[in-house]
Amino acid sequence: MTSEQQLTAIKGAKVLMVGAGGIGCELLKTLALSGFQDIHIIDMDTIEVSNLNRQFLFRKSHVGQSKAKVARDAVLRFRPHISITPYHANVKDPDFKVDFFKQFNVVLNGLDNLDARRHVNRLCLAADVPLIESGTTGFLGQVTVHIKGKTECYECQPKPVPKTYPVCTITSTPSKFIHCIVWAKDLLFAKLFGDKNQDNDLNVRSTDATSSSEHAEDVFERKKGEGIGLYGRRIYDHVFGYNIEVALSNEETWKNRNRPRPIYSRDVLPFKLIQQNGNVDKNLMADAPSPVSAMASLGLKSPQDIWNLKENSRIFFESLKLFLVKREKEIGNLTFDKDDQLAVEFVTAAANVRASSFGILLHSLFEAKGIAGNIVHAVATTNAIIAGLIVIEAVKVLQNDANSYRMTYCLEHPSKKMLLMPVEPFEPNKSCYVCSEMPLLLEVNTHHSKLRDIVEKIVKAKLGMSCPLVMHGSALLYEVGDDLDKDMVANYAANLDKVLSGLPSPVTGGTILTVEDLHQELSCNINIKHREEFDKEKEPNGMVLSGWTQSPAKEKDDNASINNGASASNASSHAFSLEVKEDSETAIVPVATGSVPTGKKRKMFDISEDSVPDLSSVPDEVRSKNKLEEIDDDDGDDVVLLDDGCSDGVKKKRLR
Ligand SMILES: Nc1ncnc2c1ncn2[C@@H]1O[C@H](COP(=O)(O)OP(=O)(O)OP(=O)(O)O)[C@@H](O)[C@H]1O
Ligand SMILES: [Zn+2]
Repeated sequence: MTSEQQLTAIKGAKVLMVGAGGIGCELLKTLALSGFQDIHIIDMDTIEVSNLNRQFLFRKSHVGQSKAKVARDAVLRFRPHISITPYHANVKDPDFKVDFFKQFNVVLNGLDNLDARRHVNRLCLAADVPLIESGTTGFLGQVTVHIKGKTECYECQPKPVPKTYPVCTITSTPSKFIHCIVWAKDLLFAKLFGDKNQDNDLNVRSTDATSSSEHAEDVFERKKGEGIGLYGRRIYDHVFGYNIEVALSNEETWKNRNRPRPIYSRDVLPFKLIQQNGNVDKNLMADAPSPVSAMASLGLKSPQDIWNLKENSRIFFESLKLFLVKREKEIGNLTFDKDDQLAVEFVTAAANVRASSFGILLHSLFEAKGIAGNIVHAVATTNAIIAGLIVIEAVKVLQNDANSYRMTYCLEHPSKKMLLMPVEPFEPNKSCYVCSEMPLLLEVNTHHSKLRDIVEKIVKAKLGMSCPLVMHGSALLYEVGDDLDKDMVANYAANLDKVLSGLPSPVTGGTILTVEDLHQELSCNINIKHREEFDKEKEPNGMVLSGWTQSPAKEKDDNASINNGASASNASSHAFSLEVKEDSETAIVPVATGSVPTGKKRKMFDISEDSVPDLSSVPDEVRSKNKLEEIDDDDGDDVVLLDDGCSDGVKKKRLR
């Protein structure tokens, strides 16, 4: 029941919702039904068919229209007298400056990506407006409250980085289906259909001393006049047969592993069958409607079926043929896309043939697509629960009821019949470069690295600044903006290509650089430390950024590389990463308030008796006792091992 006071606070409030997707639709409905009367919504997207199963304010007839506008219209139908202002725009647009944010009493995020979340966090800090942040991944979800100077900001805790795999696991010693998917998607698909000039480790194997990369490169080129059937067979025999034989020749590798089995096309499909495979005809196909599908062509209907080796091989040849015949023009420019049916068919088949060779369980196209596309299916109920919790926290914030603020986590497995875990918010992290102005430390070889490296790899990629300005003392080294004159633009462009020590105002060990983003009203200092040598494998950028990410527990923590934002840069170029899915509502781990890559399964355990039912009374214990365990299952799902990251040794003060 809403009290009189609460109703007054609700009625007088002006709120901004960012995101009108899965969480956003639920949130707008709940806000309207709770009595909110002045709601602004920003969403940059238009409605897609795939949104309709859970974004219930939208209908099929709305496909292609602005989410923000359609959501407004849908809610006005049952709450005609309230004011809803939609903006079909990117929240990062310069229109939404600090002054825009200042007009709101509270900002409510229903976003699906780190970049936008960080941007809103910074603007809320600059405008001193409370932010309620949220996320869901399948059955998991969380709502967190961020009040400037009182609680942690969204960026006080570093976010986990995507899981990466060593290159040799992918190229030589896969042991899980996910390894085969990464191989098929990032190596084979990229090699055959992607940019030919891109680095590709397909033939780089620690075990492979015998075949030169030139030899291997030639294999992927289609020879003049070579028939598609022959070409397909050559590729198949090379990657599933010859390459495996070469790998097998290194006995050391297989001492403690199961030896893979080379697979040659002749043993699976007679050449005649390869040539007759499918009903595709070059002339017919040229007029056929898109999208083309190898499954359709071969009469395989169910994406849930697990194909055998022969069926996978047929799909392999058929999808390769369809790419060459039907989508010839795209070859050289393709990157894997989970919504590209033919690409998914090719990757599923190639991954399954490889899995078969390595004795790994085969998977259906449906499962393979989920793994390759990093898909965790959204659960509408989770979004509804999270939206309800956002409104509960918003009402507390509007009443300034700081003692009652809770960060609430929606768990997958109830513990003691509890599905929701409330935790008191924490004080701001004193070493957070975003809200506590703590300087960062950058180790870099100032004679080798260029200003461009710092701008692109550190300021933009790591610090999330999109309109950066770099200063050394009062000397401006770089800035962007529409109002710059030609000379300045040329000057800054020239600076980008200079090594740090060769800049007009030389940057050397001991220099303090100031970097700013005027749109985000964020400024921070970076202490430069000159370092001669970097580990090419572990520090491929030739730079190491540290500062706010470091805490004693995290250094001890085996999983620091996952929780530690700084080490994201260290994700070696010689490792494959399963990208964080940025298009889900992304849940955050209860304990570290870091967004977790979707496609991850997490399991709660060891919630102690004294932490239930009132978990909020013992947040430190909760943080240390509730661990997220890696489930190293064989169904190919990628999993993150996440510990609390702030257990022993890290003192975090509860908000009082
Ligand atoms: N920078 C941004 N500015 C404005 N809106 C954004 C921005 N980034 C993301 N959004 C919006 O946040 C919403 C997130 O919703 P949701 O997670 O349900 O994603 P979706 O794109 O609707 O669904 P799916 O990814 O599953 O297809 C989307 O509607 C998206 O347009
Ligand atoms: Zn912070």
